[in-house]
Amino acid sequence: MLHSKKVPTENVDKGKVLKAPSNFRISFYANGDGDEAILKAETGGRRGRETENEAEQSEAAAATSDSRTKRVVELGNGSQPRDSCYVASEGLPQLVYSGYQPHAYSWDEFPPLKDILDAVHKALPGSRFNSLLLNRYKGGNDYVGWHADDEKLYGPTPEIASLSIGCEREFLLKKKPDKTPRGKNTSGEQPKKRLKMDGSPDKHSFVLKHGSLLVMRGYTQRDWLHSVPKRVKADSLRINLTFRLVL
Ligand SMILES: O=C(O)CCC(=O)C(=O)O
Ligand SMILES: [Fe+2]
Repeated sequence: MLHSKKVPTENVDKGKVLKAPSNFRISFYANGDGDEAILKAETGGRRGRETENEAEQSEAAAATSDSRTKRVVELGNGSQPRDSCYVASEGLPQLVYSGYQPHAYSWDEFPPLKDILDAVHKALPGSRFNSLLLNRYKGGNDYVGWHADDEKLYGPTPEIASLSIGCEREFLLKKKPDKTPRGKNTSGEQPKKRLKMDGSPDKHSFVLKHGSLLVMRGYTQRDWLHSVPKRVKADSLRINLTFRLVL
């Protein structure tokens, strides 16, 4: 199934919904001018017999006293029209995309992200991921331009699982023009005009709702581009987690 030779559109599987784990809370917010963010990943659920009140008190105490639950993250997002953060297993080749070389944070620094990774592995039997790119879209002006996640370190037919949390956004796919040189990454470019969804098999649109898990497989990255365009009406925060396997 992982190396299916089906046509790419059939490899884009939007049907699976992964329930957002009730005991996780991820806060990901910018400081000041937006070139820095605090990624706070903590278990927010009640532990054992803790009452709600005790849980609130211990959460508040943890938030102020436990530095392990709060990390200041240099986003290094330059001119990227969204904030991002990269988490990867030790010893993997360094990711470079669209001219960025993000710092690789360790899974051990964010235990709830490891738990989400486990849940994604369970939801997709046979899958294996060892890295994660988080994107934060503060509102409808944040976007990701047309690109393919076709970096060599993912191999020719990467499986990418994309979990969406928060504000729903439209996710577009369009077939690469035949002349596009294979391997070219165009991330960061804003689509010039709205993609006309005219029923063509070369264009697809998915609404990624809170808790949805979209999976791209096969030759999707080689043959297709995807984007999350600006949307005026998307007025609240969205966090997207894309799980990938660096070979
Ligand atoms: O936010 C999304 O749904 C897509 C993100 C994406 O394409 C990426 O991180 O490569
Ligand atoms: Fe992507």
